Amino acid sequence: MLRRSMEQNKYTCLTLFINPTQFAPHEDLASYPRTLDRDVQVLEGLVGEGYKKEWEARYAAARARLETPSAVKAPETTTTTTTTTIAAGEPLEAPLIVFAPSRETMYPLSTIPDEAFIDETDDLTSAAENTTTGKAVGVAKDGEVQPEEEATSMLQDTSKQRGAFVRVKGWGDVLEGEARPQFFQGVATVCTKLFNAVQPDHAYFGQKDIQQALVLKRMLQDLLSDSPSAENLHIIPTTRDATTGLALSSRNAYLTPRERTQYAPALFSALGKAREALLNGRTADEAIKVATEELKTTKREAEREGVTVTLDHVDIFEPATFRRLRGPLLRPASGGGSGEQRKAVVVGAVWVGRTRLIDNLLVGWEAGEEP
Ligand SMILES: Nc1ncnc2c1ncn2[C@@H]1O[C@H](COP(=O)(O)OP(=O)(O)OP(=O)(O)O)[C@@H](O)[C@H]1O
Ligand SMILES: CC(C)(CO)[C@@H](O)C(=O)[O-]
Ligand code: BAL
Repeated sequence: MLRRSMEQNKYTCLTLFINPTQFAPHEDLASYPRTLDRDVQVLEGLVGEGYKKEWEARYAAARARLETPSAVKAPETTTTTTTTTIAAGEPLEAPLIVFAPSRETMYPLSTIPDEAFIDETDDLTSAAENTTTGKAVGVAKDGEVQPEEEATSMLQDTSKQRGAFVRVKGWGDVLEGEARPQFFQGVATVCTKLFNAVQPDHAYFGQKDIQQALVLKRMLQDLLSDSPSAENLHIIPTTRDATTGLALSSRNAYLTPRERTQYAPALFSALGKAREALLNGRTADEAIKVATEELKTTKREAEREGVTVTLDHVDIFEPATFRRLRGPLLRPASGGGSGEQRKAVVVGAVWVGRTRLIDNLLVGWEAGEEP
């Protein structure tokens, strides 16, 4: 995604933020891999040595000016120093900027303790009164700040979330949205904030999370966004392990070596069989059955080795409408059909040990095309 953006645009902004609101309280937010230092090293490699030296020299010069008393102070910002420097009027022309905002920046209300929202006492000195309920709302008492752990757990608990959230109804509620009911609201919300902060002309998302990319495209269209526009949200094909076909994913780090080589690749292989069945004229229902049977076989093999493999779902849907498909891809010309092949997405999710993996294959279209 980064290479594509850097090839096609003068400036690229990479956002790096682990978003609590898309993880349910029972999910893996706490253990989710956080590799900022390593990520930055990889990014520096992408930017290239020649450029880096120039950047460092210009950065040091700008920094020195900022530190002299007469320098215009940069506005308070939680973005990286690179951005601070730019805000101080020292354009660095960096081809790549990392925007790694804090939780407080992304969710300002999460700094306010829960008790400050509803105050049952009569002490309204530090809180505004809600005229409907008579209860005090929304103002923290004298600088009281929510501890990190509580702030995060409030953000994860949908009944305690406060402030603006974005929901893409229907599209975010099916398929992966059934398995993770708060996921797409968290994703749509955080991406709206990131898009507002960065105002990108183009945005790049991975095909591995296909429903996420399509839900976001829908959101941009419905909200009349032009930074980016829905057409400028680009879906980049899934990168896979060259030997097994396993889709690369941060969560693969949870897999044991045996799970990774022997059982995790079964998802990709099962989806491939479903796609083949569809292309051979079988119905979507039959194709789902083919993939399910394959995964059941893996489940039995894994059980014999003491590994738990649990099928979450396999499904087939139409990318433009999110309708689940049940019949054949080819609508017969006789009998009212158009005779055209429909576009489809074959999706699946499976647990291998403690790791939940997702993957998908496209049929009748490619990631670079409009769905
Ligand atoms: N194998 C992949 N091929 C293409 N894009 C990918 C791949 N894995 C992740 N992406 C994309 O990278 C972006 C960042 O994803 P994220 O940081 O959540 O990592 P991830 O590896 O998808 O994590 P997870 O383990 O949660 O699925 C998303 O747009 C995602 O679709
Ligand atoms: C879209 C996203 C950045 C929202 O946090 C995340 O779900 C991801 O990286 O796939
Ligand atoms: N791939 C986005 C992170 C998540 O699954 O929550």
